[in-house]
Amino acid sequence: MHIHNLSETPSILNTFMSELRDETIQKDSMRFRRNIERIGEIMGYELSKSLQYDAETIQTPLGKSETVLHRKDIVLCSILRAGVPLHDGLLNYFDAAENAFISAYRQHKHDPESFEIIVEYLACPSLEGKTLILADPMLATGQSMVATFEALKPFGTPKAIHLVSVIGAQPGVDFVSKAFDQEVHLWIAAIDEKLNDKGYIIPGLGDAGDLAFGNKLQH
Ligand SMILES: O=P(O)(O)OC[C@H]1O[C@H](OP(=O)(O)OP(=O)(O)O)[C@H](O)[C@@H]1O
Ligand SMILES: O=c1cc[nH]c(=O)[nH]1
Ligand SMILES: [Mg+2]
Repeated sequence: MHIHNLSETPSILNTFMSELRDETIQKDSMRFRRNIERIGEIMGYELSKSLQYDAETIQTPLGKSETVLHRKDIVLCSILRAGVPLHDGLLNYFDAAENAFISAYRQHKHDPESFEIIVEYLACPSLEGKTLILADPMLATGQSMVATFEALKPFGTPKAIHLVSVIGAQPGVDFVSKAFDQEVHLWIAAIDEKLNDKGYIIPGLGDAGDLAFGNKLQH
């Protein structure tokens, strides 16, 4: 897997990341969602450099302009809930993309430290020959990303796959690297050191879904 860790080059992304992580600023849920959306926009721009382009001629009022435009073959799939603002940011740039949504949540069994990933809702167009962008801001154990990809398999074989995440934990990135083929790209804004015993990224930012959309009751 090609890992593009955008924090390796200091940029304006650091500002958005620090606001997501800051325990005071992150309490403003509108700013939290907007910062994830802004990171989605940056990720969209960065990953656009590895898409396929075709030569096009644009007729201006005064002449012809030769350019290259990316193929409009993108399916943008996000994992609910926390994936929604990241999806919005990517869709701001890939505005002609087809869209897929999938639910994946952690169901805790008998104790808070063990859980399985439950995939229930899935709405997806054909993925055959498409460029699949699979987005989820948090890549903790990596189980949601892998379970989601398994659930998408009946929808066809994409010709290219880009995983987009905001913060990953090194063990989760390693898990995902093993599960996906070598040519798959992972675009990520930070890779943190570890997970705690509840599967949260350390230092991470806390619970992205709750920060974006509010607390939920366990079921
Ligand atoms: O890599 P993993 O260990 O699978 O964890 C990451 C998942 O956890 C979060 O979702 P969560 O289950 O909290 O659901 P939510 O978005 O509804 O809050 C996050 O958005 C990922 O989907
Ligand atoms: O740290 C984590 C891990 C999973 N999901 C989150 O929202 N945060
Ligand atoms: Mg989730």
